[in-house]
Amino acid sequence: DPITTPKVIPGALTLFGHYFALSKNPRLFLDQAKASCGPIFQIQLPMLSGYVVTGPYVAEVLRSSRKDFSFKDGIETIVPLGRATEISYGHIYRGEGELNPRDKNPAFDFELNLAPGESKQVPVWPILTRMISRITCLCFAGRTVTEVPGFVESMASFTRKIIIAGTFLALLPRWLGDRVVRRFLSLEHEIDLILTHFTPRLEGHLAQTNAAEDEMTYGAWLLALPKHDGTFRTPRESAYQFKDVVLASIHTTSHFLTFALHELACRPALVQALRDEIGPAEFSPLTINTLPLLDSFLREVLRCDVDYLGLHHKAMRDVVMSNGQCIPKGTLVFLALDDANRVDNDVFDPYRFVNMDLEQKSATLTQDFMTFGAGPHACPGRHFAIMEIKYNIAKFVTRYNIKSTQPNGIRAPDSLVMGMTRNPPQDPILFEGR
Ligand code: HEM
Repeated sequence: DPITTPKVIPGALTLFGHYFALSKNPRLFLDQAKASCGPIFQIQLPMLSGYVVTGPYVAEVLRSSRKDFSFKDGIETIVPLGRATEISYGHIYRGEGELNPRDKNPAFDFELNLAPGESKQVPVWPILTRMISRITCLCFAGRTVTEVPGFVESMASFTRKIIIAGTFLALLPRWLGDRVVRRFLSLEHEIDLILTHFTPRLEGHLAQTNAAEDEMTYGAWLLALPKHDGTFRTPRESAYQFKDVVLASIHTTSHFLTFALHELACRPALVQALRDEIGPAEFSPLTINTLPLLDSFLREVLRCDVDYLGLHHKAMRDVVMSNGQCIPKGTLVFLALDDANRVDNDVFDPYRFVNMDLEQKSATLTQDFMTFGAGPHACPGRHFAIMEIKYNIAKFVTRYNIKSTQPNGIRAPDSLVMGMTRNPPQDPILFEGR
């Protein structure tokens, strides 16, 4: 039906579709598409096509039931991560498919130990991923497991590896993709590490044999949580679930922490204002959580530095949107997050939310803040992620002077993938010990 069917953006090239126009200037391209086709339209990309949903319709997809739109199936369609895990570990494992950061010094001394006046240029994302991985491992798997040699590093690279494996699966024919992943890109080593070291801790927890060093971890909590049929997970099943926490939390959190540092590196006055707000006293994740400028700055990072097209969902049945347009069953739905988060006067303003009357600004979900999703499946880890990011920002600004390495100290450019995904800049940042 020409009225209910969203239009295809004109100008698609054979094989490449809209790829070049989107990659050149994603925001302009999507604005023009919106102006000519309305708020929901069809896009064509190399080997991918789907429906782009913009503005308030992003919230509508995020708030909908999984029976209408599935995030899991969307991700699986674009980058088959579940299949990558299955190929890596399916032959070994057949199972069912308030957080307290314990470490007061998350890896700064391992990763960036600079004396006052000493400086170093650092490509930050890899370091931050290891720092965040360390916090995640400590909080969710406990100290003993975290201290297993190579554990933190393996969890830090888990998401990058699974995305590479998933990309090969998406691009290659199934018979070849499965072989390539099994032979060269398997995550067997990482999952083995989890099961080998976390399972005995949980067995000890159940038997209460190691009470002296026993910690309440995510795995221990899962042991006590009944499944939908009333039975309980074994220690091995509980340990296996840790890989999902690794996937959901380390990459996302370090991604936005990296963006935050790049936003700070080009704003020395803001760094000083944050130092003034934090003050000279010793701080903890809890004490810095309520600082208004830090909170406002982080919400602005989370609002602005999002994907142009992301959070890919799959339509599980024909869905009629509130404007009467229909998204057909089985299609891929790209959410225009940058568009949904856009406000009037859309420049990066770290002070934007300082006087805003929201309970906790960076974690409160509103119609123009879709970074953590919306509705029943909104991110349950966001309070934890926000505390982690704020604590690390506070550590960085109080321990180092932070400078952009770009000419004139400007903000380094984002690293854009296919015009859709906005990754943090790859350029290094200059840190100087204070
Ligand atoms: C800045 C960091 C983070 C961002 C931007 C983020 C973003 C998101 C988004 C957008 C969703 C919703 C997807 C949907 O609509 O289905 C989501 C779901 C989820 N997130 Fe996060 N997340 C972050 C950190 C974390 C952390 C630290 C954890 C765990 C410790 C976590 C655990 C989860 C889980 C388990 C879900 C699935 C919820 C469900 O399906 O009901 N996330 N996240």
